Amino acid sequence: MAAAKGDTKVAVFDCEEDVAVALAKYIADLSDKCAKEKGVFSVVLSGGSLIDTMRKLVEQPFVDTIDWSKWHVVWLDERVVRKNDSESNYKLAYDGFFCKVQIPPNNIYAINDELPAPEDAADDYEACLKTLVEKGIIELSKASGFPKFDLMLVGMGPDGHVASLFPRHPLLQERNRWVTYIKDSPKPPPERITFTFPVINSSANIALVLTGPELAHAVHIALGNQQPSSDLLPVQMVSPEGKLTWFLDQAAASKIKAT
Ligand SMILES: O=C(O)[C@H](O)[C@@H](O)[C@H](O)[C@H](O)COP(=O)(O)O
Repeated sequence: MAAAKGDTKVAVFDCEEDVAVALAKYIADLSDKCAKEKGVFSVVLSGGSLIDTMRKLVEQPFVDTIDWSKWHVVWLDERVVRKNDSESNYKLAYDGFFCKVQIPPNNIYAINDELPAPEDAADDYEACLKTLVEKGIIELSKASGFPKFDLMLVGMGPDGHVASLFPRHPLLQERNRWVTYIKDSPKPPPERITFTFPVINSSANIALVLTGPELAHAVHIALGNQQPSSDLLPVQMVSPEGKLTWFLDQAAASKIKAT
């Protein structure tokens, strides 16, 4: 099932395996387009189950046909831990993805894990993004003035959080920073850095990759013709300048199908 609304597409697949296949093709096509048109493909990764759902990219035909040299990778959010810590989103992506493809190590921008204070780590990562803008690797949105990434790959928690932006948290209202920090994340570990909504919503493309029955309730709230509430879930605040594609399996979509 695929439904379209404006620049939003909702694609529902029979199972998580089919989501993984479709996601690989979608990422490979965007990578080709950006590599040919601009010579750069800027990609933002989440942590969590997303990395596993990207697993088809490290298989044929993609692993040998994607021009990995054009990829530049940053994190939508990161836990403030050492890179070799089992909680690190960098480690998750390294073990499941980077160690199997040929992205130049210098094009992978991890947080500085020598900065133990989340506020310092957030400042440092924002400075890193500014350097990438100065080098012409990331463009700024003409509309918002915030960085405009080619592709953001976004997961969601059962509570509807995206990045490290949690329901009813004051960070949902941040309008100035590119990268901010949280010390009271309800999902452990508590200390994290995260992109803000102005950056998320300046993206050229966002893929919301949501699989599993535990996400069905939040998906239903976001897509199920509910009356808009003043207390929007973070996932409902995802509204990019460019294109938004929802990749759902039947389990995640089970409650919207009934409406
Ligand atoms: O803390 C994390 O794991 C990530 O930083 C976060 O951005 C992730 O995308 C969501 O929490 C969904 O995670 P799951 O896909 O594991 O539910």
